[in-house]
Amino acid sequence: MAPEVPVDVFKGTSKVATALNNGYSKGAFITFLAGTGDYVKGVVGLAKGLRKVKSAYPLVVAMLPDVPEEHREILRSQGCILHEIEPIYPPENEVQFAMAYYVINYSKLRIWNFEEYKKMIYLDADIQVFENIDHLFDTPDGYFYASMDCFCEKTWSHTLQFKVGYCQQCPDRVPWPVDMGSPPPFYFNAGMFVFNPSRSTFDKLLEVLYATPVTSFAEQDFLNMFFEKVFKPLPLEFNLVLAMLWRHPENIDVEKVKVAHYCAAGSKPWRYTGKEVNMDREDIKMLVKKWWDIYNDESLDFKGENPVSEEQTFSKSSIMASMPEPTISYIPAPTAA
Ligand SMILES: O=c1ccn([C@@H]2O[C@H](COP(=O)(O)OP(=O)(O)O[C@H]3O[C@H](CO)[C@H](O)[C@H](O)[C@H]3O)[C@@H](O)[C@H]2O)c(=O)[nH]1
Ligand SMILES: O[C@H]1[C@H](O)[C@@H](O)[C@H](O)[C@@H](O)[C@H]1O
Repeated sequence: MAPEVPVDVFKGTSKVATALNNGYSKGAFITFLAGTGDYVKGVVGLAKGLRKVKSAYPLVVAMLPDVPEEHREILRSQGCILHEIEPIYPPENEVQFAMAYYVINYSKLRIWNFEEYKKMIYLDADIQVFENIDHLFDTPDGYFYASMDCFCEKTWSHTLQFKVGYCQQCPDRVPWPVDMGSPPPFYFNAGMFVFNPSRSTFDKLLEVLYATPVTSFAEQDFLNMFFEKVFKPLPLEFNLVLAMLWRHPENIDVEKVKVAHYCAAGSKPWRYTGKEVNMDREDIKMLVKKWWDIYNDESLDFKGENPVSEEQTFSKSSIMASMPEPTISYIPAPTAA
């Protein structure tokens, strides 16, 4: 049984537009940026996409100290609110159990510190919005909202689901074997989620992180475990994991997609060549083109005053302070990603 979904808040327009006149204290979108590479393009695309759909909320960028000044300047000029955060690493003796280029994503946990916002919608930099989703700020507080993932791609080959051939997107196609007990809990993709920032939740996250074995999908696995009891699934159109298009086309209408997540190998629009497997599909080409149309649209450039820079570095929590400085550095995402 899927957790109960408050369906009404997933439709229609936002009731809170007026609340925005009070400033940004109620809510904000937030993304994460690390490194000197090309993910900054994703953030620019996202900022312009949010403007195109006339979102009333700002885009905050939680960025690591290694984001170069010229990239910060581009983001400021696109109206983003920049916050510098310190990286979070899993314990050093555990780090090898996560996929190398996902390790840096543990740093995302710092976004729970942004208590100046009552509610936030996290979006990966490789996400684009095609419709206004401001009404998600109206969802009841205290839950973790995200869309369910798919287990059919090779990236999941380490999981029991993949080995059995079971996917939560089509639980009847290959049922979960009776002799293996209950099917695994629902699993969301952590590229898009709605949450309430809270320092006490952040402290708990770190405490549990350091007592939990590290697994392949890094913070995504961890967040699934941590928020299992308060997870409410969002309809898939709020986070189209691209593999859904060829794995479960019956579950998705690409025309109705509000949020696309370019997470399949070879699908990042700013690296797209069309050569990787599944990348020459018409629906993928259409989605990549839509991203570029937004990115190249000068009318969507930020025209206002640069937002007051709110950059700050969060001080280490007591747990982090007790951790040795990691000797590892993170591995940037491969260019084929
Ligand atoms: O060099 C990098 C790598 C990553 N990122 C940021 O981290 C996000 C996640 O990285 P990818 O987009 O490369 O990864 P996927 O979409 O394949 O990742 C999925 O699995 C990850 C597991 O760690 C995370 O949960 C992520 O949110 C989820 O969408 C990026 O969008 C971007 O916001 C950077 O800024 N620079
Ligand atoms: O949750 C995962 C993750 O986002 C991967 O990076 C992506 O390639 C997979 O398709 C998805 O299921």
